Amino acid sequence: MAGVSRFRRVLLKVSGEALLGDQAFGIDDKVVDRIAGEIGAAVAMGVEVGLVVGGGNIFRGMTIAKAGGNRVAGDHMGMLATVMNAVALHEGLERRSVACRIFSAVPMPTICETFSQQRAEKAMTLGKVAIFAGGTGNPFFTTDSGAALRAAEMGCDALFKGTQVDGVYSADPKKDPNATRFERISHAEVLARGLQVMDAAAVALARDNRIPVIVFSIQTPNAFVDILTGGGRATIVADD
Ligand SMILES: Nc1ncnc2c1ncn2[C@@H]1O[C@H](COP(=O)(O)OP(=O)(O)O)[C@@H](O)[C@H]1O
Ligand SMILES: O=c1ccn([C@@H]2O[C@H](COP(=O)(O)OP(=O)(O)O)[C@@H](O)[C@H]2O)c(=O)[nH]1
Repeated sequence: MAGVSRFRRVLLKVSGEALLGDQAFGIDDKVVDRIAGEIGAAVAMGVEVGLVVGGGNIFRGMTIAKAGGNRVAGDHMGMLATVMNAVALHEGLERRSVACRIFSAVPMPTICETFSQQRAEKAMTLGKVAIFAGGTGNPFFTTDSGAALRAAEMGCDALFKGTQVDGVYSADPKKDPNATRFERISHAEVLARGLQVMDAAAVALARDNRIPVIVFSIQTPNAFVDILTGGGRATIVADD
């Protein structure tokens, strides 16, 4: 029997890296299928789901910038990478008969719809998963900022950041074995301590719009649904 969600409408951010699976590059269809299944389970509980996917499994603008190249061109390539991932997730959801639409911040009408808040609102209200591709559509931003922006525009109850770690730590847990994990922390404290789990622009946008950010491991099967129903392991970033 399906559980009961504590949330009505959420924005799920899936890192591009998560789609790698065991591969060094690209998209692992097994991971796409698992994530599509978990989103389908959330939809079956009556949750309206918006989805933002990163592009780090394919391309990041900083890779070009660090090598002395043009950051704007690199970011354009990164945004295109997010569209590729969005198309893969759309396919994964369709295969599982989960109704969905792609709305891209970067117009590419032969592939998907261009983002419009009104059309995305209509789709989500009808219970369709709105897949937001292309981040914010601007260079010098990340898909975390895109996720915070869409969460605010779509009036989401929470932003779920599905990443490689199971929460926010006092330092990067991949680098510092002594890092301690927070169960709960405020947006202001994440910013004041300079915690890098999400970029500052995204945290500030979520704070200003009073959107809780739930940081969890997208690698853990069913974590998304477990957290929706009151269990699971995550750090809640919220002001009291
Ligand atoms: N204080 C911190 N708490 C948790 N993770 C952190 C922290 N500082 C840095 N990180 C790192 O940030 C990563 C998530 O950020 P990012 O690279 O933007 O991920 P994503 O690709 O999921 O958007 C984690 O995998 C973790 O290694
Ligand atoms: O609004 C945006 C969102 C993304 N990007 C580019 O797209 C890449 C992939 O996004 P991100 O790094 O956020 O992906 P993730 O780390 O979540 O896989 C970024 O590195 C940027 O180059 C961008 O320019 N503007």
